[in-house]
Amino acid sequence: MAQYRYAQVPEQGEKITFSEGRMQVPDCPIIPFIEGDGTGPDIWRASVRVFDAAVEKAYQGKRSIAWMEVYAGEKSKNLYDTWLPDETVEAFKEFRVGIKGPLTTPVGGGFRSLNVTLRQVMDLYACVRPVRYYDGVPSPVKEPQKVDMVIFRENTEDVYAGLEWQAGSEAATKAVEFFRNELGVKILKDGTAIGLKPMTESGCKRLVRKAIQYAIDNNRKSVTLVHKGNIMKFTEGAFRDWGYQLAKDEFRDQIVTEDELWSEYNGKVPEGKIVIKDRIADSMFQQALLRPDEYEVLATTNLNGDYLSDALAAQVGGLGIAPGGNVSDEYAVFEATHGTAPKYTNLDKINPGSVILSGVMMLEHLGWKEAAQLIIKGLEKAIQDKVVTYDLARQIEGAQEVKTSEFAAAIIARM
Ligand SMILES: NC(=O)C1=CN([C@@H]2O[C@H](COP(=O)(O)OP(=O)(O)OC[C@H]3O[C@@H](n4cnc5c(N)ncnc54)[C@H](OP(=O)(O)O)[C@@H]3O)[C@@H](O)[C@H]2O)C=CC1
Ligand SMILES: O=C(O)CCC(=O)C(=O)O
Ligand SMILES: [Mg+2]
Repeated sequence: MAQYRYAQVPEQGEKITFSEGRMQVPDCPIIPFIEGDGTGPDIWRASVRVFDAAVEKAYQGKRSIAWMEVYAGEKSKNLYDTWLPDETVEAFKEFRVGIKGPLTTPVGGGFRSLNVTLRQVMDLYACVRPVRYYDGVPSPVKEPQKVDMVIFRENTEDVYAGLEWQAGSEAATKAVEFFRNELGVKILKDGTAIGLKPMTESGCKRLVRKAIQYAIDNNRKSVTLVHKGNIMKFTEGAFRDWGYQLAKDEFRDQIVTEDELWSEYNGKVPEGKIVIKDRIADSMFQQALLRPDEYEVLATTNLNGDYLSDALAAQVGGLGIAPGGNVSDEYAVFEATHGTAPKYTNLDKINPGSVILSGVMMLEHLGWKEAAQLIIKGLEKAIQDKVVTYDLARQIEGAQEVKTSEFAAAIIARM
């Protein structure tokens, strides 16, 4: 076991191991967690109670989770004088499955996103964000029950690579000169800020592979490649082309492309085949609003997936119930779609639903389906009883608005 400076490995509990491509989960796995900044502590306190109660109820003491706090963000800065210590990454790798609260990223300067950095250094290449409707949740659209999509967002490349140079800096000035002199790009003005959008064939293909495999494993009917390839031809356009190529090369018997559907099958999907289609990103946003039931799995580039995640979450009730997971073939760190919602810090007010549902995804990942089901049951019932946090209460007539901690208690009481 690695040596940790501030993180404490629980005495009870064992490591999740990995052999022959399969995860072996002990009855008391050690699971590292980051509490998060802003509303993170309020949310974590509520969420962990729900997870423990569900596991206890489902397995009557035969299974439990040994939680191990690891640090990032403000708490880590105070302890280690660094925002993301190596030992936090080490712990997520050593114990393989973890969960985290949101972390603050300054705008326009300061340190790089810790959330993005964690995904990159652990090579958690797929950000998986399921978006579905829970009965009784208020929604701005007429038929929110038609929304049932899973976003697979490429998580390590694109403009999130953090390759940017400030306008007027020596590096940006050199880059401008290079583009002008070596590549004949005449339109760049003096003082242009420069950002790079790196995307690779292997990076795009592994994301699309995961999305298609998910569709096959979960009986989903289509995978849509979302891109802005008409404008960014060799990055976003290549994402689309590599996606189709991978689908045909590796899943030929299981898929049909939308073009083939019309040219060979008169628009009728052959039995058991998954349709691979693509949509330009701006069009995808309107399709998601107007024809959501025609889309099931979305494979997206990094920035498009970030935008789509919040927009789709809004259609089914908002960021309070928008879960996610960052996954690779070996590791997984679950986290909500939302951020630190700083104005609600320490008010015990925010909706913990997204982290709770991210925990549901984690339990499912561990194979602990019974505990996951109990949490969903408790959450659905609390919402149907109109016992909800402020975000949902302000849209439900006759709702009983409860605090973060009380919402957790309401879920537990209804499991
Ligand atoms: N993975 C991560 O850790 C992420 C971190 N961030 C970081 O978080 C910080 C704040 O970002 P910001 O743009 O304000 O986005 P946030 O997602 O933190 O919050 C925006 C708004 O969304 C609503 N909201 C968010 N979370 C919840 C919740 N749990 N329950 C109910 N409503 C919620 C609130 O709306 P209302 O005002 O209507 O109540 C809130 O004001 C930034 O530093 C950003 O970089 C952002 C996204 C992801
Ligand atoms: O890292 C951040 O601060 C924001 C990231 C984000 O919005 C996301 O991953 O959805
Ligand atoms: Mg986001």
